[in-house]
Amino acid sequence: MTDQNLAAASPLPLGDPALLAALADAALKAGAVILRIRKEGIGTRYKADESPVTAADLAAEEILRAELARILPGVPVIAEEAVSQGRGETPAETFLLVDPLDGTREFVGASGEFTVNIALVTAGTPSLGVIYAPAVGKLYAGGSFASGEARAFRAARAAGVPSAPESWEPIRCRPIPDHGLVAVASRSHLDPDTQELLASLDIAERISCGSALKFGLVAEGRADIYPRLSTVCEWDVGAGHALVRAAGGSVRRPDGNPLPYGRTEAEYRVPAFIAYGAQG
Ligand SMILES: Nc1ncnc2c1ncn2[C@@H]1O[C@H](COP(=O)(O)O)[C@@H](OP(=O)(O)O)[C@H]1O
Ligand SMILES: [Mg+2]
Repeated sequence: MTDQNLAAASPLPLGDPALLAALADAALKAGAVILRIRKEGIGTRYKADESPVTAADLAAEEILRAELARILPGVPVIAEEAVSQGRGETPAETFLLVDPLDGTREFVGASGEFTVNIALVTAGTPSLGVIYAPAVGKLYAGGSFASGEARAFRAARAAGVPSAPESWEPIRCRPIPDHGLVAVASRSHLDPDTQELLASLDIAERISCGSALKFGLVAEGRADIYPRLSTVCEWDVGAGHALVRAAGGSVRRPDGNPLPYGRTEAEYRVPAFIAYGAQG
């Protein structure tokens, strides 16, 4: 029996680091589908909230649903496109958050700053997260494991090619400096409140970036803070939250309280959050 068959026959325990690699492989497969559709030409339509959805979002979500059902059978999947079509599953103690194509605006434009995001949420907190940007070949993965260890990684990966975790490079947030912060913020959805907060901070450099790649910059110590004081959804944040936590940082509500997850009644909306590098 091959390793892949073995994994299919016996689902991995939730705290097993091999689960992170399996989720990364699912993201790499979805990334391959996204790049193929991008090459063929993008068919864009607009959802009720006027955000764009493409054939790539839908195809990537379909492949992720199949992969995740194989990797974690029976674990509910809360995925952006299913929820927007009223077909969302119900979150349980353990559930998955999936954004099949985060940064659709960047995808529809020329930028390669779009990602596949997968988060495993356990007991209300994102414990594993994978962010894969197929057009720029960047994979981020991180989480906390049953051993009590938390680890975060990055890797340069081609879409569709299975990932060897041995080749992943460990990453850490950098300690937030007292002066001259590096801040990262949305390229396409920068709101006035976030701009005001940024203006109030001692910032040496500001990076604009699309999608969950912003969390990768915090996790690898390239940025100290990623504030977002306008609404996003749990699938935009969960994977990055797990990654940044595993790298020694944090993601919280602006008042410092924990971010809640699995809020079906709020349609999974996250009104605001701030991601920080390593504090004190
Ligand atoms: N008003 C709003 N309500 C909910 N989510 C929003 C939003 N405005 C932006 N977003 C989310 O922010 C994501 C883009 O983030 P960024 O600006 O950092 O690239 C979008 O992801 P999708 O592209 O997956 O729809 C979208 O879900
Ligand atoms: Mg998104």
